[in-house]
Amino acid sequence: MDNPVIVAIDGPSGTGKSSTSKAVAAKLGLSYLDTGAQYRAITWWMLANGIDVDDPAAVADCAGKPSIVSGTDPLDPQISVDGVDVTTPIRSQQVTAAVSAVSAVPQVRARMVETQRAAAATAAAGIVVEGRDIGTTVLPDATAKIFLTASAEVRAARRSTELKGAVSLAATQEALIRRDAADSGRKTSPLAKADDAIEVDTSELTLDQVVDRVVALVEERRATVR
Ligand SMILES: Nc1ncnc2c1ncn2[C@@H]1O[C@H](COP(=O)(O)OP(=O)(O)OP(=O)(O)O)[C@@H](O)[C@H]1O
Ligand SMILES: Nc1ccn([C@@H]2O[C@H](COP(=O)(O)O)[C@@H](O)[C@H]2O)c(=O)n1
Repeated sequence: MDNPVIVAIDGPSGTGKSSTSKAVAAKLGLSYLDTGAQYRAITWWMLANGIDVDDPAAVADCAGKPSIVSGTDPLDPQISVDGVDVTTPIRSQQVTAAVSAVSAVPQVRARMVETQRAAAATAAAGIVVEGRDIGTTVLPDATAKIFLTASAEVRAARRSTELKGAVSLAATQEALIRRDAADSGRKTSPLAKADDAIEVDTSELTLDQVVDRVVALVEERRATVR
């Protein structure tokens, strides 16, 4: 039997990580883990419990409290906190604005990285894991590492379409840039491209083209390590 294939997909906000990762996992018959959803879930819990997310000590103190369960089905990715399905609420503007502060706290990251490695270790056929530090920190021995990029203008336009114009294009772009700066600038496992990751600029590609390219890269890497 083939070894499980581990695919790490990282990149800044709105580059297409989730859309690409789900489609690649479905095509290759792999599990899927959205690590951003896990950081959003713990942030949702902090906000729901009145924790000051700008106080790293307060966040660190309760980092171990919520029980977070992540689904790994690429066709129906779900996430719950203490038994509550938070798949939709973790996408709120309030959570998006607070998540970088929570995810910068080392105690939060230590806990998440442990569950992420456990998910990868138990995925029978293999898994696609998407995030910011998967190739550099969580799964440095992944079979294939992809780093997705796209211009800030393209990313903001895509996000704006998704939000159906509820927020202005300029405000959307500013928020993306601010979140990327916070995620890249933190001390503990910042957003970064692993030295051995392959960069794919998605600015001029359709989602299908990105998926085909990533599937081809994974198959190539799989053939060399078989
Ligand atoms: N190649 C593409 N062409 C056009 N639209 C795309 C492409 N890839 C993704 N999108 C769209 O861009 C938006 C952002 O994509 P997605 O949520 O997959 O990005 P992400 O990197 O996971 O974002 P985040 O880090 O903020 O969670 C979605 O509306 C998605 O449908
Ligand atoms: N490996 C990761 C993944 C995510 N984060 C943090 O979570 C935020 C939300 O991620 P999305 O992919 O859902 O947008 C992101 O801005 C990071 O702060 C992380 O730190 N590490």
